[in-house]
Amino acid sequence: MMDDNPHPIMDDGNGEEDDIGSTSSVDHSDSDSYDDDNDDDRGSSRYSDDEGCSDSDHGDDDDNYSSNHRSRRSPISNSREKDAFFKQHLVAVFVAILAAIITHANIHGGYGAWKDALRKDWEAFKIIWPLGGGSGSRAVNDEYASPSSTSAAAPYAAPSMNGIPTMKRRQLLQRDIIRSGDNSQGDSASRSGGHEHAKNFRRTRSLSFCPLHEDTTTAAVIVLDSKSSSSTNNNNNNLVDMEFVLSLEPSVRILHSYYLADALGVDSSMVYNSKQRNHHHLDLGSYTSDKILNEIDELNNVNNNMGLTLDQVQSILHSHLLPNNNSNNNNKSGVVVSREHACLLHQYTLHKSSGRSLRGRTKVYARPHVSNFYPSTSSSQKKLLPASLSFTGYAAKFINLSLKPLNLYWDGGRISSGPNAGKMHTVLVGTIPSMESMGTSSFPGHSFYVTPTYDKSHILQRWTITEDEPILYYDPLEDMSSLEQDEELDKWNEQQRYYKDAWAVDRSFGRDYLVKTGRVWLANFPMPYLHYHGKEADIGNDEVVGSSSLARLDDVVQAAVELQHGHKIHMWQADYIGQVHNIATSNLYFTALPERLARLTKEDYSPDVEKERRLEMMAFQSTSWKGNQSIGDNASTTMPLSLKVLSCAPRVLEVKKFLSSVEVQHLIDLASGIKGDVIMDRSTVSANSYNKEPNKQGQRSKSDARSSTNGWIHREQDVIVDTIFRRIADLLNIDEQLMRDQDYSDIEYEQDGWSPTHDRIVEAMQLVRYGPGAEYAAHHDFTYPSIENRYQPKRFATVLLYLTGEGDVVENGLLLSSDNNSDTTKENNGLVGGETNFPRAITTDFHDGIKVKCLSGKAVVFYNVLPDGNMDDLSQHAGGKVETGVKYLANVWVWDPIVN
Ligand SMILES: O=C(O)CCC(=O)C(=O)O
Ligand SMILES: [Fe+2]
Repeated sequence: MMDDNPHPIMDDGNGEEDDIGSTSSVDHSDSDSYDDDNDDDRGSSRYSDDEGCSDSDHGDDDDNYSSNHRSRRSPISNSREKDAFFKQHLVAVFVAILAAIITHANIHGGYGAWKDALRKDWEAFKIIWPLGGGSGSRAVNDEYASPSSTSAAAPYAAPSMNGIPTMKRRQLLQRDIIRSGDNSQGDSASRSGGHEHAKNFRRTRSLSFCPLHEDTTTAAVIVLDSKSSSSTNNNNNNLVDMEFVLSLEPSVRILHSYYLADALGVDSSMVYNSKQRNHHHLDLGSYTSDKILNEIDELNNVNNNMGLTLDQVQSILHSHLLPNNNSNNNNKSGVVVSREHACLLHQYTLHKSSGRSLRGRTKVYARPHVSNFYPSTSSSQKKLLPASLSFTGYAAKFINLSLKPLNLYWDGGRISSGPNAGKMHTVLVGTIPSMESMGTSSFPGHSFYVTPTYDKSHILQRWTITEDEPILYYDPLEDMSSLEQDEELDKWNEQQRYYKDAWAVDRSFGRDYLVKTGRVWLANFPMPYLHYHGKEADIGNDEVVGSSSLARLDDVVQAAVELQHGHKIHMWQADYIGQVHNIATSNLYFTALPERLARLTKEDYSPDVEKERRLEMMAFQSTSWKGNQSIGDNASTTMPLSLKVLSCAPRVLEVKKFLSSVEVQHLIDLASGIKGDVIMDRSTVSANSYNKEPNKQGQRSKSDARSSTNGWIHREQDVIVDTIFRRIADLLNIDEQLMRDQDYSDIEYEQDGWSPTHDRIVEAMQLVRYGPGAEYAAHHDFTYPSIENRYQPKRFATVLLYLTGEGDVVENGLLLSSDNNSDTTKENNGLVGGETNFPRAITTDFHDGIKVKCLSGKAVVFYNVLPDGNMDDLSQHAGGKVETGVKYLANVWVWDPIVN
């Protein structure tokens, strides 16, 4: 996922062995989607890419990789004026919503009124807030400006990163919305906006601190969190109980802040550090973390440190969080206090004098044994074992516990031959902000180091990482005596110490997680289990699911209600290889090009226009699935799609015939510049992907990790692209409305407290073109969210759309013909190679994971995260080298959580 690399690291032409992607064949069951040849131990990594990337410039450590990190210091969030303006209008918006809802008992009746109010506000807001940029239809598209157009922004924001900076901007924006909502506490009307919304997301949702089997009905004082973790069990997703043990300090302090932040709908550091952050338009007053803990301490002292009763703790929490003195507002629903929060503090009072540890429970994903992946054999006596993998890569995560930003470098060793022989091959992975993290893919034996940003010759610490320690901390205090440490920490402000403690708690949890699951904890603790707004699919039987694109308001309201109640995220089951899920989509194939292929504007998404447009569009869609159904208001016409499990760990599913040949051709035309204004740039390389395994001589390959070009296509490009996004929503069982900006037609959500600029959860589609010899080294698509962000957003799923492959005739980048809808494997006229490898996929048979063959029109879905919210390290994947022809592929990244 990253980025602009003006000096691609090129192979030095010595024919070094490149071990990446040397996965051999797979032939599961009857699938013809796997590669059948076994012969691709590539002997050379030299690129013969037709992009002319021969301007090798290595031996320099200035390769301009940029961070995949989300800085919490982006200038975007800095403008006070914007905040103020924004806030002012937001209040107006919320008032309008509430007024509308109150005035009209019937929600539908009120819709028009607050919709208009919202729209007006949005117009005003748009001018000030520089997201939209220009006017008219461009405004929408510019929000997803191409990487190059954003590259002048903040050091951590910009260039490209597969669209992440854009997402980041939006998250920052959203955070400010929440703050604005919170700020308006005196105004009960406005509180129903961002505040309610924020309240519903709980980072702490997955945690339990209360004793087991306790009768929870006795908790009279506290408004119970109806969605406590114990009720969120999900057998389908193999979540099992896990106990973790944390040192009382600083864990209680940190977790208390997280609970408080969740209850109030703000970032945890704001609660923790509110005294020093009065400039934020949020008066937390008595909510501060310290105040509550101090009061508990005082009462405990009076009690000779015997501990408080749970009732006493609850009463203190109650007095702080549900103040009666707040004007004449006796409404206790303002803040929902979790009983688990009270139990956490209760443990604190009980254990403080004894120094005992804090005990909590959560649920973690239990990966089924490989024998489950083969249902036909699992019942037999044969004992199945996972094949040992030849690929040894994994995700590494670097955490900067210093007060300064750091440059993180990969040290590739000395270049052994070629024009740059003897030079050091170092690559800047990115800059890690203070108290934040950054990831990359790595291999055992790889060497990394960090320097100050202003002096790259001053190496502060160097690591040779091992699989046992893929999480690396740069902690300048580590080697100090405790006296020195205290002295140093005295110079830190409260917030800085807070982050340090937060990482310590995360680290401690990670140890328990590793012991319990055998997996490295890559997320930030606590991370809620995946939960969501989507309509739950009835999976397991072959019931047809999928959402209508012409969802009526009732449906939207229902979806919003589900979200409010913490609806579980939908993840397709992958119980065994070859498992099939059948779904239906109303987003039929285009079998001809519509006349109108103009960019869509926000007006196109207003319910009336949208319906009209959709009806008009259907003339160009396939008739093959229409049957006898009429195209009318309900637009119930659907066509089937079939998802087939290729891998259970990681979860990979494929859908053949996902795109029609007209759609495929259209995307390729866009990518090849024949149509539209999609600009294909030299692909940028992910911070977490450039690494290659050391070759047999222990040298590192100097290949660029990603020798392709790519461009970005926004959903609003035209009706075909829009339809493809809708079909993807159906494929993932996600409401398509979440895949567009929530600022225009989707204000239906507002009545359930969503903010007007609630953002889309999908990035622009990334079109990638690989010429002969091009490839993309093994990497992960997920990112590491800021420790501060209580939403912990991540790339949840990746959808790959294969545009060329098998039977295509490709010439000059133009698809001349494709056999998209044929099930049979035809002679491959165009593309050879380019398979997507999942080198760590667990099977009983294959040492090299699995390969997914390129097949024009096919879609592949894989999940970057596990049901317990951790990143799935096994989701590592690579775009295999193209032998002949051209590989066109589109990436679509879908995020979780949705709420921001
Ligand atoms: O090219 C492929 O097969 C995979 C591409 C990919 O993983 C990416 O662009 O992130
Ligand atoms: Fe990827």
